[in-house]
Amino acid sequence: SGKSRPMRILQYVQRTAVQGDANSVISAVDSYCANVEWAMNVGDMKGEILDAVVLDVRPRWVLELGTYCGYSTMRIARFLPPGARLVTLEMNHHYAQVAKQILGHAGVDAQVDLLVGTSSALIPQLKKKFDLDKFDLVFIDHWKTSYLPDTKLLEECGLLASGTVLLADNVTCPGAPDYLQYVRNSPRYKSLYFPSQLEYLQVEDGMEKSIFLG
Ligand SMILES: O=c1[nH]cnc2c(O)c(F)c(-c3ccc(F)cc3)cc12
Ligand SMILES: [Mg+2]
Repeated sequence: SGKSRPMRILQYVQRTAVQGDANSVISAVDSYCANVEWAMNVGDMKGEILDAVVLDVRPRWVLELGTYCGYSTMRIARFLPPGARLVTLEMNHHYAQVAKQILGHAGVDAQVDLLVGTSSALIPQLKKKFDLDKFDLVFIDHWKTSYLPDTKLLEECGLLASGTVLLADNVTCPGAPDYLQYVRNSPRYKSLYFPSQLEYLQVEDGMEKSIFLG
């Protein structure tokens, strides 16, 4: 049943996860996607790398590019200090609709602003819309060909400051070679690769952590 994969994930969460308990919603999504049908959530292995970065950075302002069903949104939001905010951008209306409901079930929707639209159209509006000067952490997990142009756009919009951390998913699979070349060779970034595996599969993937040096 459930007309789409995101809908089927939402239904499984609504039937099995504890309302208001983000960890139980995260576990429900992982068990569904590991046992029933694969979906492009960052997953539990790479999710632990994401968790460690969030806990280390202790960000006041987080930007996520690519919400999908809200799995990584939950992983980040559950570790945010009070008063911190997570802005997540999703271009697919249906994904955003499902994510809103999953975030609501997890009880993290209060810290999250989910915007529907393309990152290239939304990024230039963020400074003004949220009256912020820079993001402390950016999680990049949308379309691979957008990683580099959106990073350059964030620089141009003055949304990165010295110390801002970029964490990019899928830099090995499906891969973002132009992005990797840029952050690894630019004097404006200190970059480090975290090897891991593709969500729910025995396939190599990894995340790239890049610190903007200003
Ligand atoms: O498009 C994507 N956006 C964000 N994250 C993704 C991801 O984590 C994937 F594994 C994949 C993926 C899809 C098909 C494959 F065969 C391998 C990876 C895609 C995305
Ligand atoms: Mg991904």
